[in-house]
Amino acid sequence: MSGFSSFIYRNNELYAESISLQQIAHEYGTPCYIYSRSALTRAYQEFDSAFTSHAHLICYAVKANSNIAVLNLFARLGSGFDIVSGGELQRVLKAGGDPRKVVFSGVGKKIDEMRMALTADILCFNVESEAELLLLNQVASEMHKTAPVSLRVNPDVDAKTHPYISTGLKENKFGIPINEAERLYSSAKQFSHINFMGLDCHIGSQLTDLDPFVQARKKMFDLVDRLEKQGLQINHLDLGGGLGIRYADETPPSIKDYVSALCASIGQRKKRILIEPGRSLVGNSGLLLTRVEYLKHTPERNFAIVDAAMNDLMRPAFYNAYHEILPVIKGKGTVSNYQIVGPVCETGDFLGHNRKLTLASGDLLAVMSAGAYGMSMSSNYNTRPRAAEVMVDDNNIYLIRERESVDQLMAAEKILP
Ligand SMILES: Cc1ncc(COP(=O)(O)O)c(C=O)c1O
Ligand SMILES: N[C@@H](CCCC[NH3+])C(=O)O
Repeated sequence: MSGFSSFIYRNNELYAESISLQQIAHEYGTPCYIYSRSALTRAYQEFDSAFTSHAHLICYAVKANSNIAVLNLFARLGSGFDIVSGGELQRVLKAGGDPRKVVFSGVGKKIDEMRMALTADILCFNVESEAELLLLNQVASEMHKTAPVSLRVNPDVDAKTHPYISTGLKENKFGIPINEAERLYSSAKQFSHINFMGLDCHIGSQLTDLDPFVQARKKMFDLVDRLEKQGLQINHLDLGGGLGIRYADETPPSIKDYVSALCASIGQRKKRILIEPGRSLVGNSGLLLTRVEYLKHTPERNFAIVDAAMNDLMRPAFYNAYHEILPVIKGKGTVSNYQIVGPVCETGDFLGHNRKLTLASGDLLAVMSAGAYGMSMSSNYNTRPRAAEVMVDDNNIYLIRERESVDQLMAAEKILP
């Protein structure tokens, strides 16, 4: 456990702030996502203060955890938002977020989503291709509006992370190659309904090394300089998200060092810096609470079959990602080597392999660092209703999303006449 965790053992029992996880399981059942308000707040404030006096906007990447209570909390702290769909925009608006602090990323924006974002008067579209720019110009023209745009540049930097979440290499689908971005920016006049206001990049997620961020930042600063030499004006520079967190023994840079590295050598470039952190704001502020249903011992393996599964937390199955798994009550018996698996009918349905634990059926386990890309990537596979979500705030527990019912899952489906 690290970072902003508010999850701590007291007398061998795991608590979320001052609330016992046993109590949460008793009141809300399992599986259940639990977030800590103070951990979320501290993470945001650490980013905010790391900028010192430099003009900046933190645009929380909604995809990491899109519960509207989480969005509302960040909105109240002054955060902006990085969205990738019309659905995420609707969430931000419902959560009370300020559309003037919203940037819209993503390679496949649809016309309806463009219209929705133009109507909401968002801060900026992060445009990822020439085709998208042409379409946005046309949509804005039809609406008699001007679309504010940053070109998302692909800086061709190796983020040294899992290949599925590396986005800044030239072979990735994201962004526009630097020289093409320069050409598009220089031909700004032909886009009568576009206001080119910024540049953007995002090189990947769960980066544990500063060097790729520094390489990308240098390439972006050089591009700003070249464009400004041509008399073009850049108001802001969006350097994306991607700062990693500690899941196991990673040693990601601190938020302070990361922000300093982004702002280093900014010199006379008086640009507002935008960032789009997701995981580093929410990852270690949440856990997934699950109960052991059965223990199964075979000659080869010990399985602990729990009531959370790959549909609740996809990261282990999808990326072979590691999440620490802690007993809610530290047991005193013999330690065994367990495969922690869910009830879903896939061999890939596991939450952790080879975990040394003392377990009995009925025990509660906490899957740690599950605040980011946990609930937001969950599914209903095997017709499993999504888990409940609660937020602890000191002595209080708030249910921020009820457990789904199977009736809700079936509600949109129709039988043929
Ligand atoms: C465009 C964009 N911005 C921000 C993020 C957030 O990244 P992270 O959660 O790694 O901070 C992502 C996801 O990688 C993204 O695709
Ligand atoms: N879903 C990924 C992060 C992807 C970031 C989105 N661009 C994860 O769970 O680690």
